[in-house]
Amino acid sequence: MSITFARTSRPDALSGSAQEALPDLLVEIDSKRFPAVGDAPAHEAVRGFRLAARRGEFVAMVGPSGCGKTTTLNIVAGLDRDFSGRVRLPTAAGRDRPILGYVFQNPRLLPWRTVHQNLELVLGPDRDPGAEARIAALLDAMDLTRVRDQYPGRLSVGMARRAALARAFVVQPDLLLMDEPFVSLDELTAQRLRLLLLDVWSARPTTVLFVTHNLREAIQLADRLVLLSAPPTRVLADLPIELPRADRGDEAVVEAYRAELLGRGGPAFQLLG
Ligand SMILES: Nc1ncnc2c1ncn2[C@@H]1O[C@H](COP(=O)(O)OP(=O)(O)OP(=O)(O)O)[C@@H](O)[C@H]1O
Repeated sequence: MSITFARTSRPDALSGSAQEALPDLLVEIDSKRFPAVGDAPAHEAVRGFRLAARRGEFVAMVGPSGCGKTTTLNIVAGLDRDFSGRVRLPTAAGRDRPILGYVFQNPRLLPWRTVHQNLELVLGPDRDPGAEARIAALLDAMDLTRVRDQYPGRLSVGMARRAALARAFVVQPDLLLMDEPFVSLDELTAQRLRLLLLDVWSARPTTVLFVTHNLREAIQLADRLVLLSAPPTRVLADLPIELPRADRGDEAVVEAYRAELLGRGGPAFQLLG
């Protein structure tokens, strides 16, 4: 198996036409195989996957359970380098390496640190002069100021997820990876978190790869919808969400758009239905 991991850390360092021709995020996974372990045979989780996104674009990846969404995000994050293909990450001008944010299903806050300290920690020792103000603004936006000195064990599930969102944004990521961050929440809490996410993202548009099973959620949040196949996963359809953002708070409009998508037919949409 050939394994390559190539990324251009400074797209703006590329010259002339090469720079213009390349999208800001490029993911090409020729193949990702998991080796045999014990009685479990080796299997290919991803094959021929290609995704490109421009800077600041919000892309939702929707696919059936077990199709390889998390595997793909882990490859993009650099957590899994055992694949053949390449990943090129967006990087802000002036940075010598891309900064990534990763929001998991589980908030993964450090239990022995307060909410405020959890945010501070990801900034590391060389935090920029604006960091403290950014933490305060994010805690405020997420309605967490009054619990900033609480430990995660004292937070509600919704608060913990809001803290995880704030932590992802505090590093000002070039790319934000989100793996079903609002799954298994009650719909009211999930909806509140989606609106908070959109508020923070519109204030500083970051390229987002958002994995979800929920087509309504994808329609509400994303600029583009990428539908994935059953394993080995590949892109079945890649389409813009042509619904004005101002209308997406209206459940009936989102539902009508979802029904229209499902009505288009073809294997990608049957999979969703
Ligand atoms: N470490 C591993 N070793 C072997 N197989 C794995 C490993 N991790 C994932 N897989 C397999 O790879 C396939 C894709 O898994 P992955 O977790 O990426 O899917 P997913 O689309 O994120 O699933 P879900 O929607 O249920 O969270 C599955 O068949 C899974 O069993």
